[in-house]
Amino acid sequence: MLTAESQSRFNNPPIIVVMGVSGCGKSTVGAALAQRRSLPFMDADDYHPAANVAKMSQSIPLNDADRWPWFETLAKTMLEKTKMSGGVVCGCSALKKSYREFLSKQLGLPVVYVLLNGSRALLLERMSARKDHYMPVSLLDSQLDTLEMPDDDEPVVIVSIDQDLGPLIEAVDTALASFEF
Ligand SMILES: Nc1ncnc2c1ncn2[C@@H]1O[C@H](COP(=O)(O)OP(=O)(O)OP(=O)(O)O)[C@@H](O)[C@H]1O
Ligand SMILES: O=C(O)[C@H](O)[C@@H](O)[C@H](O)[C@H](O)CO
Repeated sequence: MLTAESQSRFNNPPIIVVMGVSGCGKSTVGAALAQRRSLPFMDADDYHPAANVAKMSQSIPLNDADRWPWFETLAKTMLEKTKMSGGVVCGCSALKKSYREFLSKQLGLPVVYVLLNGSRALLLERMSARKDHYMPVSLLDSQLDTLEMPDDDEPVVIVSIDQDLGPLIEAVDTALASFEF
């Protein structure tokens, strides 16, 4: 549990959401970042209701009504993991500003976002190379249309995915250095 003693080690517990559109590397980068920081990793995809997965599998984009209950579950789970382990890394699309604000508000703690940013061509290439994933390549354009790039006032760092995983994790770590965890 997050005791007063363990809490005092941090100005804020590290609550990091690795975000972006499908295929940008949220699961891959998020898991590696969590391992590097000895934090638990949770993949938001694992918390989708079956109906959401069924929709995406049929190439139907999710809408707000599909996503809000999912974000409620995510916020609850992120808070539980933070209390247990002193922080958490979550891989989650978090495409809209309202979704990002909701997570921070629900947790009652600052959430820092890492946006994995890449060109449509590179995302298409990575999604196409991936096997056994329910998310069809045909949904990439709706993901890109839905993504709201962060405003200057948001706690978001942006990292290019056009680099190998090693340097990419280093870049994420460097970008996060300005946040006091
Ligand atoms: N920096 C990288 N260089 C090369 N390949 C990468 C890199 N990052 C991720 N990949 C590969 O790209 C594909 C997409 O990555 P990943 O599944 O982590 O993305 P995602 O954002 O979690 O996707 P989704 O939201 O659709 O589940 C995977 O096959 C992964 O191995
Ligand atoms: O908000 C969304 O539209 C979803 O989270 C998607 O981003 C998928 O779950 C993910 O990309 C799986 O491939």
